[in-house]
Amino acid sequence: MASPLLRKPSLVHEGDATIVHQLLAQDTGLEYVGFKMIDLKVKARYEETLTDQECCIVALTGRITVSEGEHHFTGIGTRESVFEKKPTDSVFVSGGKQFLLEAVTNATVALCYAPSLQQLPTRWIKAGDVGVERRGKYQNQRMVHNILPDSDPSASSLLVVEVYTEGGHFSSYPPHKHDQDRLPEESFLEETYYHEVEPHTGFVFQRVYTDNRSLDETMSVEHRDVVLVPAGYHPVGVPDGYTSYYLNVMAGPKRIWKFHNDPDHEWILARQ
Ligand SMILES: O=C[C@H](O)[C@@H](O)[C@H](O)CC(=O)O
Repeated sequence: MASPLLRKPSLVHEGDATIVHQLLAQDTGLEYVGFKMIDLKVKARYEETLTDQECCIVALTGRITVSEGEHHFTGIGTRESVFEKKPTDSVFVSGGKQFLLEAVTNATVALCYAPSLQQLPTRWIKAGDVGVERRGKYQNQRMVHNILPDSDPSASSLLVVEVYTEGGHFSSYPPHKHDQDRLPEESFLEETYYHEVEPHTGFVFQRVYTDNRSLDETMSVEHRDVVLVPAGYHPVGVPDGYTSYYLNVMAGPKRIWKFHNDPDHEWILARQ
């Protein structure tokens, strides 16, 4: 039986838009994080009115125009595939606002949601401003694009990051968790992983588990799957020959990313 944390694409056609994933509170049981993945054919339009959620609109592939109020961000997006491994453009929109997406080319758009705790300006997060970070060593090397990190005050609760992991490597590793609201040691952030694999026939392994193993799910994750991380450690392993991409959405009671490493595996970090 498939894990309840693993969500396969479920296509719903809404006009010229195809909703690949709609994972909101009623779909997931998560309290803070929401996620949608939308495929748009060229010239397709998609409109949404936010209520109490803020949203980071990520131009995952292709080019889109994002309009909100007097803002028109025309033809944003930098890549035809996430595996071009270059940062892309995003737009942050606070709760209570309406936005319109128009596809300039065929496009895939991620809508990343979290509670809107205060009204903040609509902002184009330009690809050139996205921080690129290389993490890890030995077989846990990965590249991180910090789209909306906790150091960026543009959002009130939302955190968004994308991660690339080559074959034979692990990421989100050594295993860490952020499921306790006990700063300064640890923050509580729910998380979603939207995965892509190249070649698309590939799969990666992800385990989500807690210290007491009350939650312990190990999944084979395929291209365009989503994994929900309500709690627990959540490492990802990538088989030889394949490249992993995932987009993370995180949110919780405080917009701080402070994780706690699994003490059984923290020795990994001490290697010279
Ligand atoms: O907690 C954040 C997520 O688990 C990933 O973004 C992870 O940090 C990526 C990584 O460090 O490999």
